[in-house]
Amino acid sequence: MAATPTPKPTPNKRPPDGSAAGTGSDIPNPAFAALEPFSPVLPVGVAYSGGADSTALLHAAAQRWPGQVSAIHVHHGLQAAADGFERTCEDSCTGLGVPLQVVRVSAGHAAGQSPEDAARRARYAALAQAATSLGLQAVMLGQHADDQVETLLLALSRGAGLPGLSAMAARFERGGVVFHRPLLQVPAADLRQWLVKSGVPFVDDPTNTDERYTRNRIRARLLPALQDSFPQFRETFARSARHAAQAQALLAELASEDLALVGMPPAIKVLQGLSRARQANVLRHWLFTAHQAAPSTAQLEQLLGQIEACNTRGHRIELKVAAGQVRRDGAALVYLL
Ligand SMILES: Nc1ncnc2c1ncn2[C@@H]1O[C@H](COP(=O)(O)OP(=O)(O)OP(=O)(O)O)[C@@H](O)[C@H]1O
Repeated sequence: MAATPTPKPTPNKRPPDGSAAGTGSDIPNPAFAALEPFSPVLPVGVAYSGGADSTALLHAAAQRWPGQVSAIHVHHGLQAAADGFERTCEDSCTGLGVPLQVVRVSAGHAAGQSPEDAARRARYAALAQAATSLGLQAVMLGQHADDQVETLLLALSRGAGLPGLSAMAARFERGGVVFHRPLLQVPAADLRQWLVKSGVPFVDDPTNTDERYTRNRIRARLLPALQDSFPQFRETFARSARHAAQAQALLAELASEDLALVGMPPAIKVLQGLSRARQANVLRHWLFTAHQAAPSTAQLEQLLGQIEACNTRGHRIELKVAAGQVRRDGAALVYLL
């Protein structure tokens, strides 16, 4: 990964209400209103793809905190269009008087991992690294209310549990950097309408309309149908996601307490004293925190069955979970790769 800093232009004078400077437009930028109650550690970074949402976010941030915002663009090299994205980012940043850091990554994907997932992971790692090298403690991302609904529907389509149904967090930490998603309550159409009416340029990623991707099918087909039947779906779905996140936080607390009780590695006799639901919760927590292993629903069910049946000294437990195996070792369970 190599960082290519562009020259630092001087900040522009900008109107106070979120409208776009120099465009003759007086429409307020909805991203600016979303930033009003928000106070990240300054100076702050904006993860800037050149797409509609992060463009609206960058304009709003540059106006809200003049001279205190840096843009970071990750050049993926995944698409032929990547050079074009970079050029658009450079032009916009020069116009806005915002320094731009371009980071190049080439994300290969491991067997069983989707290229999009590999690219996303590489992107967050690159953003965190670039932010640290720029002395930024916080970076803002442009995901909006429609992205949140899509994420929730994707999770439902996979049969996800509470962590998936929690959808995207408004704040999380990675690589020592705090990431914020201040636009999670702003509808996509409001951002796009402001950009178009204000004549602010942005890049339309051609892969965003490719309906071979589930997310794009959700966007193109399900969201319009939801809009027809449940016009409040953005708010109500987001509320459900927040309920799920809250419930998940409680389960995580309970899992930590139960893990302290059953011990590491978990003692089978103590596990058997817990309800089946608590066993499942603490085992998932143990496997993930200690071994980064996520059991499938079927694997966990089998493991619970074997624990229940483990009543004699010679009873064996041996079950494949993720890339390794859960086994009985005397009075406890162990995970072996
Ligand atoms: N190449 C990139 N460089 C920097 N940040 C990025 C990049 N791609 C995505 N991001 C950040 O992650 C957020 C979500 O990514 P996503 O892929 O949904 O957006 P996008 O459609 O590429 O761009 P946008 O959200 O700006 O329209 C973006 O809003 C942006 O903040």
